[in-house]
Amino acid sequence: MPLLDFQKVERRFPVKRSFADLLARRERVHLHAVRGVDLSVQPGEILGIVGESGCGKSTLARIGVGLQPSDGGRVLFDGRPLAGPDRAGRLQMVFPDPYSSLNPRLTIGVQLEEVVAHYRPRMARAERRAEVLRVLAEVSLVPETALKYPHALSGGQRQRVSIARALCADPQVLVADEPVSALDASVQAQIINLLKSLNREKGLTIVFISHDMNVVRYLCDRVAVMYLGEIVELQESAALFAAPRHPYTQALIAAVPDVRRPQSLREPVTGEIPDPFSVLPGCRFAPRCRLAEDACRTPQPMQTLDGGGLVRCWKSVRTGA
Ligand SMILES: Nc1ncnc2c1ncn2[C@@H]1O[C@H](COP(=O)(O)OP(=O)(O)OP(=O)(O)O)[C@@H](O)[C@H]1O
Repeated sequence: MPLLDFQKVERRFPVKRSFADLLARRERVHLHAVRGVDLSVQPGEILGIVGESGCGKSTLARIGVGLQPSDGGRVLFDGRPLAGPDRAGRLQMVFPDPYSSLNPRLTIGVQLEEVVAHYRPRMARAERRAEVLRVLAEVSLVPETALKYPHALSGGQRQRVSIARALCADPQVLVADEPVSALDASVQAQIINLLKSLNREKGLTIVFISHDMNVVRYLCDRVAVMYLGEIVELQESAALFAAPRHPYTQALIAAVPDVRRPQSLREPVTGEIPDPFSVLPGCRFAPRCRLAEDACRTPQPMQTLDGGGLVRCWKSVRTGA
């Protein structure tokens, strides 16, 4: 059974009407940020969600931990519908900017102890503090970090602290939203390795949101590719990078510099990200797709690939394009 199961999840945001909308008497405008997403996260895996800015990754992540409601479909956690943030703390989120999610006026130790106390209220104070030191060690921070304030730490140390804070709730699933995008490359690698070791050693299930294909390739067991609110491809990571099937996935991979890649996969995605308000009857990537033809203007169901992967493109299934 999946640990976290998104079933036909929808999210629309009402958008303020502009003068032009008012003059044209257009009704309330909605931005359809997440469109009928089906996605299951298996216990113990690292699942990557990739896609360009604005495709709905963060919205899906927030819905997945109960920080935001969906307005269609549902999310099951361990087989039960999720309604709001999980009180037991089994679903935790790590944000892109650790500085903004830490309290500048409290020491790290006090902040972490608050989390332990919140989720495990019966634990005695001494035990709570020992737990904080144990979690700091788990994220490779020295015990003295407990006495420091956030401003006294480096960016990488702060991101370790925000991972530690999530771990203080003793979660089963960690949803990490672009956790390394604000860090230098060398520090990024350390945080990625930390996430990998938490997964391998503790069996922590991780949903990793990113636009960086290299990081996703290194870290994730499976990868879901999102485009304008929809999942367009889902495969085991090795299969996805060896033989991406959706033209959008191919273009994303082509945008990563790699001289060993066959010529056919070196054409990066072109054109602007289309207007998320526009309503297209068929494939939403078609306006930017080099292979698009008339049949792509009709709704595209998800197709199952031989190896068990999924792709939302009739053409790539028929022709192996
Ligand atoms: N609270 C909100 N109100 C209105 N629109 C929103 C809101 N949150 C997100 N959106 C819109 O929904 C779409 C998806 O946003 P989301 O942040 O989920 O995308 P993303 O893929 O995570 O992008 P990024 O990588 O830039 O964070 C975007 O067009 C965004 O502008």
